[in-house]
This record gives sequence, structure tokens and C-alpha cells, in this order.
Amino acid sequence: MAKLNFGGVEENVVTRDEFPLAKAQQVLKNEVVAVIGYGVQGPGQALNQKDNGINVIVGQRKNSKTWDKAVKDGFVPGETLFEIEEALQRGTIICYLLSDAAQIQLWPTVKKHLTAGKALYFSHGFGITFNEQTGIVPPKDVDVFLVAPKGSGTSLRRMFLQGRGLNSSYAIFQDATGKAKERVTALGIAVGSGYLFETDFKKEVYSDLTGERGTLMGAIQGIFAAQYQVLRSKGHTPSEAFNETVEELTQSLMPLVAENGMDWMYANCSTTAQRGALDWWKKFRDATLPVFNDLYESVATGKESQRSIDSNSQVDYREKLEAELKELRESEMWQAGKTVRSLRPENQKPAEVVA
Ligand SMILES: NC(=O)C1=CN([C@@H]2O[C@H](COP(=O)(O)OP(=O)(O)OC[C@H]3O[C@@H](n4cnc5c(N)ncnc54)[C@H](O)[C@@H]3O)[C@@H](O)[C@H]2O)C=CC1
Ligand SMILES: CC(=O)[C@](C)(O)C(=O)O
Ligand SMILES: [Mg+2]
Ligand SMILES: [Mg+2]
Repeated sequence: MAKLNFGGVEENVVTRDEFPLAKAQQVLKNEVVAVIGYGVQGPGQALNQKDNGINVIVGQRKNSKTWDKAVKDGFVPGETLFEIEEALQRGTIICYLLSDAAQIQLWPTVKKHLTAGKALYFSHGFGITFNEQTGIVPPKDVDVFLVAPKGSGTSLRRMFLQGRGLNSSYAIFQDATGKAKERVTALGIAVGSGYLFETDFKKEVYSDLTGERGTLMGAIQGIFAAQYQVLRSKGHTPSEAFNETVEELTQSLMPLVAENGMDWMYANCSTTAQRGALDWWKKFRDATLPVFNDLYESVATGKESQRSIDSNSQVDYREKLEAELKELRESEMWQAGKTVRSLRPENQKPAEVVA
């Protein structure tokens, strides 16, 4: 394990150099990795493992869209694709990749198949950390660990296919076999992680729930909506408001931040922009700090997990979710975005050749 300096703080990191794929294949050679659930993380992790030569099977409900998707992706019914219970029985490592709410429902079935020496793998600290809400308490004689890719399962797969790798966190909750560390590290590399950083279940879920409600998803939509509203109310057109709020950020500026940090992005903008950004960023930090503190509190007290369980356990949760996503999609800002995206040269049909 490498110790690396992150802004002055030393942390443990596992890299592909010290734990190459060949080592992961060696550690997992006698294991059957059963990926239970084929939603977003399921396909990314199962396909990457398959392409990495790991003995992976998928457990999914028959007669479902996701069963058909697994077949289309190359999993073979009766060989590498099974009903959930059969996959649970065959697997020596159970990757529990149902939605966090659905994991509660299926838990009694999963528990039944967790015989001594098997491993229970999560991609989130949710079920274990909030066990008073989820009822997920594994038997003592199995390994329990997580690898949480820090991004969508869709990106995990896409980046793997591009020869890149998403970073993941990993944590061990229970080491019953004495092999939890090598098992979890091997799985982390096998699912396509670029590198693995160490955490524990509670820290993973607290930071993850904060991040997705905060800057990664919730706060960013909120700040986009506020700026767009101000520009529109002052008479700017939708295209101008959208371009100045979203398009420029995603297409031009964020790639520069990703490449080399915020100061690099600033350095590549005008001195006028730099002056303004340097003057204003602290005001935004101070204005949002109380909201972020409330958010963290809401996560740590279990309010956010309870809300997620309550809403995502309802039978009609998908319809309700779709209605909320539709509202976002049909808002003027994102409709303007749709037109803007269609105008990107790479999204335009090739011009007709004039003879
Ligand atoms: N979506 C993502 O990219 C990320 C997800 N995670 C974590 O990974 C885990 C899996 O998340 P997702 O892939 O988003 O799950 P998901 O919401 O896509 O659902 C996964 C599967 O569960 C199945 N399912 C739902 N209810 C079921 C039930 N009652 N019985 C049997 N199957 C049922 C669905 O058909 C689907 O195939 C969660 O712990 C999540 O927090 C972590 C990082 C990112
Ligand atoms: C993609 C990811 O890591 C999230 C946002 O935390 C999630 O989907 O739960
Ligand atoms: Mg996350
Ligand atoms: Mg999350």
C-alpha cells in the first residue's frame, strides 16, 4: 500500500502498479463473484469483471427488463445468469448491488445464503451503517467489505472501455476469513477502479450522501437555477442564460479544472474574469456554508437515509421519480440546454456535400 501526501495529509492508497490485474485474477481464481442486481452499478461492475477474466455471474429476476439487458450484454442464462436465489447460492462473493432500499427487502434471502467463509460486498456504506433502519446485520463468520466507485456505473464502464479508471473507496467492516483485505483489493481492481483509497463504512456513506446532495448533484442544480433565473429576469435570452450558466462550464471550463485544478482554469481566463471570481468565491462559500452544515447534520442523524428508504420503498417510486425528473427536463433552462446541445458541431448531421 502506498502512502501518498494529499495536500499535507498522508493517506493509504492502493494503485494498479502495486496490485496489478494479474494479482487480482490470482486472488479471485477460486471465487465465484455473484453480482446481485443489474441496474446502474451492476452492469458496470459485472462487465468490467467479465472482461478482466474474473469468474462472475449475475443474479436477476427473470422476466424483467434488466434480465433481458444482461442477456444482451453477453450473460448466458443457466451459465452466467441466474435467478437471484440461485446466484446467491452459487456465489462465494456476493456483490449486493440492488438499490439501497431494495436491499432491505431482499436481505432475509441474502442472509440465508451467507454461509461461513463467503463474502458480502457492498458499493455503499448505507445498509451496514444505518442498520437500525435497514435491519442489515450480517452473520459473524463472513467477510463484509465495500468498494464504492466514486461515480456512476455508466462512467465506470465507459472509462474502463477507454482504458481509464474511476477512483473508488474501499473499506472492511468484518474480516472473518483473514483474507478480507486481499479479497476487497482484488475486487476493487477487477471492477475497473483506477486506484483505491481507504475509508470506513460510516465515513463512506456520510461523505457520499453529502456529496450527491451537495456539490455533485443537488447544490449544482440549485446554483444553476438561481443564476439562470436572475439572468432571465433581467431580460437575457434563454440561450444566453443557459450558455453563461451551464454550457460554458461543462464544455470549456470544467475540463480545465479536471486537467489541472481551479487555479489553472482561472489562469486560462481573462484577468477580468479572474479578478471577479477571486472576489466572489468566498461570498458563495459563506452563503452556502450553513446549508452544507445542515445537510451534513441531516445525513449524520439518519434523516436522509430514512427519507431515501421511505420514498424508494414505495411501489410507485419509479413513477414518482420520473415525474420529478420530467419537471426538471421540461423546465425552460434544460429545454434551452437541449437545443444548445443539438447545436454542438459534433452533434450535427454531416453537412450535405454540394456537388
Ligand atoms: N448508481 C450508481 O452509479 C451508484 C450506486 N452506488 C451504490 O450501488 C448500489 C446499487 O445501486 P444502483 O446500481 O444505482 O441500483 P439501482 O437502483 O439501479 O437498482 C439495481 C437493481 O435492483 C433491482 N431491484 C429493485 N428492487 C428490487 C427488489 N425488490 N428485488 C430484486 N431486485 C430489485 C432493479 O431491477 C435493478 O436491476 C447501491 O448501494 C448504491 O448506493 C454507488 C455508487 C454509484
Ligand atoms: C454516482 C455516485 O457515486 C452517487 C452520486 O453517489 C450515487 O449514484 O449514489
Ligand atoms: Mg457516490
Ligand atoms: Mg451515492
